[in-house]
Amino acid sequence: FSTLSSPLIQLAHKSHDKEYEAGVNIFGTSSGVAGWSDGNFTSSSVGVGNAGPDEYYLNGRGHNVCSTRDPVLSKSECESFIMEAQKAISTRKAVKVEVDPSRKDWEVTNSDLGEARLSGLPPDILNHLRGILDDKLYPMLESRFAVHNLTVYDGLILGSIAPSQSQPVHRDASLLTINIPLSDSAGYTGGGTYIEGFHEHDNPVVIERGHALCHASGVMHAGNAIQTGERWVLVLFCIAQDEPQIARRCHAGGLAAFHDDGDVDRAFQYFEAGLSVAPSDHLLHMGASRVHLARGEISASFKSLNAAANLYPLCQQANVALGDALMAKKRPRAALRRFDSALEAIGDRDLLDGAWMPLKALAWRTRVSAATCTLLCAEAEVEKITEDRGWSRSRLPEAIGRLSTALGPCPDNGYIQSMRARALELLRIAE
Ligand SMILES: O=C(O)CCC(=O)C(=O)O
Ligand SMILES: [Fe+2]
Repeated sequence: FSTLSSPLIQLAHKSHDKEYEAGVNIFGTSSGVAGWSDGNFTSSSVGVGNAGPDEYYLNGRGHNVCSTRDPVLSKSECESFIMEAQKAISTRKAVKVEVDPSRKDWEVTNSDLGEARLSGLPPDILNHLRGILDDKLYPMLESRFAVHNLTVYDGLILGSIAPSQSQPVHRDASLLTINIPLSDSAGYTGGGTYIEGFHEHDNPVVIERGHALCHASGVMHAGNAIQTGERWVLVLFCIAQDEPQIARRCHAGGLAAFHDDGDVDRAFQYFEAGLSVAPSDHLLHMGASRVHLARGEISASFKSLNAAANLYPLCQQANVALGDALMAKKRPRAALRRFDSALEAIGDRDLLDGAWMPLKALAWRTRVSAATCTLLCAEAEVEKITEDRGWSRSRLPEAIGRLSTALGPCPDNGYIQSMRARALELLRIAE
């Protein structure tokens, strides 16, 4: 490691050791008990290579997202966790304690009932949870991911009341995550957990009360909004003694330096340190691209975005950002290639019933941006009196189609309508 990055890596090791020790004190540690087999789970994959920088540690299984066929918590256990969380939240509100600062990047909405950190719950509840971890949950993770010496470093009980907003797509600050809905699914509509990469349905995974969903914390995911009712969920963040998660910690350090301290250079050191151990982590490349952009290093920023786009094809944000940057540099043809490839990867999945809202939003604006590029190129072609207008003839119909699709959810949008009218006119001229 470079001399620049090694102190940050040492820092990450220290945080890991501290967290592991604290976790073991409260939540115990896994002891290699058996008891689970494949038949106890249904599982799906986000695709090898899409489960974050610690996937390599999970023995070729990190890409799997598993849910139990039977409950791991009884109805009354679920109810008592909700009650304890409500008590903790109301006490905290009474004494005006700040919301957990490590979660400040979450969009906390007015509709949120709040969240209770497990480590703050009364000892008898923690003891009960520790028993459940020993009997069921640690063995479950060991059996699914073939890892050992696990502990919960902390967890949350989250409550939301309709109408709530979806969380941003994120990774958790841990190695493995267990997610257990505490509310009966009949008590809300919407909800569930969106898992990026479940292309076959793209809808959030909704499991029954008391069942457990477990996944590598590096899988990109988000709690989904509810439209009616109330939803409580228990989330357990687990780490392993001998996996310090340097890349994940460096990424968090970089974001904190960038956003909280405005210290661009320190942020870059963190991202570089992370990349020195996880060169193919798309989020670290995204982080580096933001630093480059902030420093005005445009071509370095392009390079990082390009790396991110290639390394993580499940999300088209990097591709779209590249397109935007190329448009800003007045290179509409190059930008169009980016938007084309993003739209090809999205493949109209955003138009399916119940599609994830952020995907709909990204696809919508990508279609409009792509059409804008096509129009710019076609206008340029029209101005050149002598030139053949083959490009316009071949590309304008697609742009018109994209604008028509974009008009779907907002048929009265005058801006899109006028673009579409101009595209039709340019096509007539080209023919
Ligand atoms: O609400 C859910 O199902 C997911 C919650 C989650 O991902 C989190 O709180 O980190
Ligand atoms: Fe999460």
